[in-house]
Amino acid sequence: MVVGVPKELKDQETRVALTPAGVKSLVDLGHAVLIENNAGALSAFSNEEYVAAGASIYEHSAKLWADSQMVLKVKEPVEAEYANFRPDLTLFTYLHLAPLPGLTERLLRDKVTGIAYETVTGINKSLPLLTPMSEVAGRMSIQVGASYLEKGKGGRGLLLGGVPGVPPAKVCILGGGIVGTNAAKMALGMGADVTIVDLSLDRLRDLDDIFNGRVKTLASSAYNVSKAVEQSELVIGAVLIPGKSAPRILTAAMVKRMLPGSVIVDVAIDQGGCIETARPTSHTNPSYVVDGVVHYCVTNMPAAVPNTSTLALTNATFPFVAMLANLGPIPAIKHSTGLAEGLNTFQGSLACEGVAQSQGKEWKSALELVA
Ligand SMILES: NC(=O)C1=CN([C@@H]2O[C@H](COP(=O)(O)OP(=O)(O)OC[C@H]3O[C@@H](n4cnc5c(N)ncnc54)[C@H](O)[C@@H]3O)[C@@H](O)[C@H]2O)C=CC1
Ligand SMILES: CC(=O)C(=O)O
Repeated sequence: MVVGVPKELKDQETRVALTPAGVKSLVDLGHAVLIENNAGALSAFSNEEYVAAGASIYEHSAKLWADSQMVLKVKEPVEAEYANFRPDLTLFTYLHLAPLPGLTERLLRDKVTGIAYETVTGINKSLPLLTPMSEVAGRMSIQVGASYLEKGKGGRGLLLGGVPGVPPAKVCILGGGIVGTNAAKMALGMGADVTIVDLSLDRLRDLDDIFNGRVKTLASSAYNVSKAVEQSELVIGAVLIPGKSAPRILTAAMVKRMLPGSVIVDVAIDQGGCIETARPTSHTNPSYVVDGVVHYCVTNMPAAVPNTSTLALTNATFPFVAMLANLGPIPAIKHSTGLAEGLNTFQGSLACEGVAQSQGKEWKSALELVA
């Protein structure tokens, strides 16, 4: 198969979908790999390393897309990339279609086989291609939040861990999955007072065990969320219902009652955000203020640390890339239930229930579509 890797176009998206190590493995398996000029440069991978691993460097993005049977990306295509869509193209990347009806329509219209990293499943319904970036973003959310709590960044002027004689800041984490757990680790490490809110009591039990009682756990309800965030200086949004737009469990009225200068980091913004006042921001303009509360809602947080993030992401994606290249997309989807869950669009039909429900559209299961 011919596999192409364009340079990312999203604002300050510095990651790349394949490393030189991945190129070498694909070439050893008999595939051809096309890399756009400097696609890996911001992740510290040079053209020379890709060429040494067996890739061909392409100067022009449009030609790379046209010559590739499967395109690997990191983030959802931006409008400038839509012209490259065509029916015999397989696109393997984060898609986040639930809050993006325009992109969904275009993938359906152009009959692209769109496989989304974020809905590929593993054992026990885990999300193996979302997990590494959730680990990065969860850890980052606390360092970002701590920085925005500083006075010079518009925050309340708090040190997360406090000092002897002055209490630490209160951190409330909405959603105790991968982002939430990693945020809690960092926040506890910095000495903060941490509360985690989740709908799943089993998850809260696990968190109580993992952190040995050092975090407070709270069952998710409008009442509990409202109470917890009113008393917190830093709120992390980390709620997910796979494939769907995130439920907005923190309302605008609740944000109004938060302390002036407190900070919200809505990591779930890539799925539309779990906080009513959140709107997508970029690394160029990451924050804004609503009712005195600083909001940071960057949709591609791991792009701030591209060397770590590219390695972590491609460690997880590569086995699926190899399966798609070796078997071809339809046999690979039939072979792997987890990959089948990743199929979002196929020959003009929607294949992801969560996206369909969020957009009020019809859908069919992947196995029905590829039968
Ligand atoms: N902005 C960015 O750059 C990045 C964003 N993300 C996003 O972060 C979000 C969270 O991802 P993960 O932690 O991996 O998901 P996860 O599935 O591991 O955790 C989500 C948690 O939300 C909980 N939940 C669901 N409904 C809830 C409700 N009503 N109230 C409270 N909790 C509820 C679930 O029980 C689960 O524990 C996703 O939208 C993901 O795409 C991930 C990485 C980077
Ligand atoms: C998961 C996601 O949104 C990201 O890594 O950018």
